Amino acid sequence: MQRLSHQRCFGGWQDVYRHRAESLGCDMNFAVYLPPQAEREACPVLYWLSGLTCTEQNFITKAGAQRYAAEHGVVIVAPDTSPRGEGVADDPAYDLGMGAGFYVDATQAPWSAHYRMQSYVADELPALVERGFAVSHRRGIFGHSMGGHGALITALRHPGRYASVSAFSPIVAPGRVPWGEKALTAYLGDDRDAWRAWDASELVATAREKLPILIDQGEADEFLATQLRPDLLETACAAAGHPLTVRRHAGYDHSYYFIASFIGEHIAHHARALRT
Ligand SMILES: N[C@@H](CCC(=O)N[C@@H](CS)C(=O)NCC(=O)O)C(=O)O
Repeated sequence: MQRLSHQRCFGGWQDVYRHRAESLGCDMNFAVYLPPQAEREACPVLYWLSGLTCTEQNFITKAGAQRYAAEHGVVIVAPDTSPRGEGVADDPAYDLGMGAGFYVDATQAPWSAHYRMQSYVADELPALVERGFAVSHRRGIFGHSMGGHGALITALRHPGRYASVSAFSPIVAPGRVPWGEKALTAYLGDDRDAWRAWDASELVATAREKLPILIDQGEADEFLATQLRPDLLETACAAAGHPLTVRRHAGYDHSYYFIASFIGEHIAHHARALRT
């Protein structure tokens, strides 16, 4: 593991590391914010999953999360959104291939050679972080848009692994919206039954653990009616008796300006679960 950058921030450190990711078969960057408390105690870790076109940089430069992570004593780890590099399959569109891993383990060629983002974010990265840093084994997960979908499915697929989950403007039903249909067809194939294990609106029906879900959604989000459809998760959660809070905010769009406006409340939500 090689440290690429190391910067003082709110009394802690904003670092970026590069390492060989075995599950992806390529080198990967991830960001880690270490709050001041991490120098004297094993802090819990909150995993942030970013959206389409992002790298590990978008969240750490735009969300303003470090101030709240320092206040609550939580580490935040933010990985890149897909495998990258020479020999990794790609597509010219922004919503497939590099920058668009959708946090699934692909089964279809050419994607299956490297696109195993679910194994990376749920297994390899937490194991690496918990070996490499003096952190606790308490974990939370959150994300934005494609990364909101990633956070929801990762928590739902791994009961007991996360103490808290939340999302900003998530894709909640990838099997029923254009971004998701395109990605799941490419990565998992045409059989829609195989998609259900990667769709939060399907997973809540059989979830063994009813981890409460917090979602914030801007009402002026350009992708709300076509790609995000929080109503589909509300219907599924109501049918399953799964606890869900969706807060809709007038005037906010899909951007990091929206995330920055509510990131403090999300970190407080996670800290309540992680530090008890
Ligand atoms: N059409 C847009 C779609 C991509 C997009 O809106 N990405 C969101 C996540 S779904 C994002 O976080 N972009 C990076 C940023 O705002 O820093 C684009 O290509 O820029």
